[in-house]
Amino acid sequence: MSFTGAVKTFGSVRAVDGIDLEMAGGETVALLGRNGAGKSTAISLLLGLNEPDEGVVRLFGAAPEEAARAGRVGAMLQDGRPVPRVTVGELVGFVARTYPAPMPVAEALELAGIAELAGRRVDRLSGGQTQRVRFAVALIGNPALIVLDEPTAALDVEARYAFWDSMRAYARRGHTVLFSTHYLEEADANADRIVVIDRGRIVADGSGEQLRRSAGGNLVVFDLAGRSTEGLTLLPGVVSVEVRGDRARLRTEDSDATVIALAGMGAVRGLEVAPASLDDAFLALTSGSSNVLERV
Ligand SMILES: Nc1ncnc2c1ncn2[C@@H]1O[C@H](COP(=O)(O)OP(=O)(O)OP(=O)(O)O)[C@@H](O)[C@H]1O
Repeated sequence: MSFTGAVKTFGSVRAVDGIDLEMAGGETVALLGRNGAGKSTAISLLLGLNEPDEGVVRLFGAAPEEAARAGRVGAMLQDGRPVPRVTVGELVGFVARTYPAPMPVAEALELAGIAELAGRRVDRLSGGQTQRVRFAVALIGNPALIVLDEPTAALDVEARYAFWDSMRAYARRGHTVLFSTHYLEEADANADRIVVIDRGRIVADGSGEQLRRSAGGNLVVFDLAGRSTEGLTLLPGVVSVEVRGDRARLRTEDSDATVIALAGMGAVRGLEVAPASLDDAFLALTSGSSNVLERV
């Protein structure tokens, strides 16, 4: 699938602001971004639910609607209310009949981890069970690509782990998976590749390890003790400076040189050196270090 110069605006908001992205078959890709970054809009373009204002989006070399009609893509979107009164088995079976080459219902339920719920009514399930039913619906058509928009939103920790186990089992069959998330840990743990989107643009694309590296190797933290932050960005190795409370956090590509320079200034109170985390990478890549990240 590919996005080439894709733009989608809503009034004055450029929800997707010039995205170029290619995904290869068999990859598991996380689309990572904060609230309002443009993830759902990018997904809606990929599924043909929205048309780009500019640029081109292709799925399996065709227009997205065509690929969707041919049953090559399955999706689990954020909304969608369960149909009342039917059972899980009936619902998944019904959806199966709309696809040219579906997998057996029992297999989809097994993969989604809800085999024992086949006879239960879909409107009487817990939030976590409902999410898994939606996952079964997304994969019943045996699509080459599955697109999951924040699939673990509103799930508790245990349900999250169980969900990702199911997703990875599906990916191991050679299918391509694209999922969106706010959660760094989820992206790192479950995707081969993380595409970070911010204000409708791709600001990073790589493995978790590559993102960590792009954030600068290390973090040097020390007590400001009333000292001004002026000039800290000019210290050797320093890539960025962030202040949290009375602590300055310097991302640096050469922590030895940074520490020596700080020592020369007498700024050594509470000094710590640590590897930059994925959180640091994400903060560095997206627009504001003042934003609080949601954590798993
Ligand atoms: N139908 C719409 N009409 C108007 N503005 C929209 C519409 N859909 C999205 N937007 C705006 O486009 C921007 C991107 O929204 P989008 O839903 O794609 O972000 P997101 O990354 O999926 O966010 P979240 O993590 O909160 O779901 C936001 O500023 C949003 O308010």
